[in-house]
Amino acid sequence: MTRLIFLGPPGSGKGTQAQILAADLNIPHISTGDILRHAMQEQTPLGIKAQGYVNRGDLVPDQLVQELVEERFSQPDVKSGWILDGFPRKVTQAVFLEQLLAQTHGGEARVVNLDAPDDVVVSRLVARGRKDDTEEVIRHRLDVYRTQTAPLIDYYRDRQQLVTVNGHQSQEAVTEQLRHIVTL
Ligand SMILES: Nc1ncnc2c1ncn2[C@@H]1O[C@H](COP(=O)(O)OP(=O)(O)OP(=O)(O)O)[C@@H](O)[C@H]1O
Ligand SMILES: Nc1ncnc2c1ncn2[C@@H]1O[C@H](COP(=O)(O)O)[C@@H](O)[C@H]1O
Repeated sequence: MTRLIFLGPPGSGKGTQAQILAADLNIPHISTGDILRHAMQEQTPLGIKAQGYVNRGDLVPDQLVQELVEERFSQPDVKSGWILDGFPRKVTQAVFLEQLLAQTHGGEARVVNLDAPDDVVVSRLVARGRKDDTEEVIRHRLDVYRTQTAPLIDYYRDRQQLVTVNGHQSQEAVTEQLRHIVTL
């Protein structure tokens, strides 16, 4: 069964690769960013609370994002496996996820650290053009990634769950490596 977490800086290709693999494997692609943007579009209570943080490139408070993850993991389709993209983004969230998976017999995940240099991700994101893809917000998201999310690399390496993949290759080359990893 595939249970995969994508780590990596904004623009490293997590969403692109997660979508391809999830379709291949017929398992859900769970993107906390997509769920938050949908909630913002619909102006749900969650979307209204999250929008200031998302638009500034700050992390949404743990409680909000953890509630949405807990709700998503209560749905039956996660029983056949899943790919998480954008969660966890802090050690506190990783601890929460471990407890959630233990409670739901969700099993241990493998973690792909998809890496790419800053100049590459900045130019990809400026071209992508999401509302939070202005150069100023991208630079802030990169700072947030370095200070709050990158510590998860050591966290998962220490737990022997981590594999690093070079995201600065063609999309096809990255997909091929990931397909190999999920068959291991
Ligand atoms: N290997 C690649 N080579 C070139 N461009 C890529 C590659 N992978 C993804 N892209 C493009 O880079 C942009 C960012 O990719 P994607 O949205 O998958 O990144 P992400 O890691 O999910 O970013 P974020 O965390 O900001 O949501 C997209 O426009 C995507 O089409
Ligand atoms: N796990 C998360 N914790 C806090 N904030 C999050 C989390 N996942 C997404 N966010 C917010 O949404 C935007 C966009 O996320 P992408 O994964 O880049 O789509 C992010 O900047 C946070 O504000």
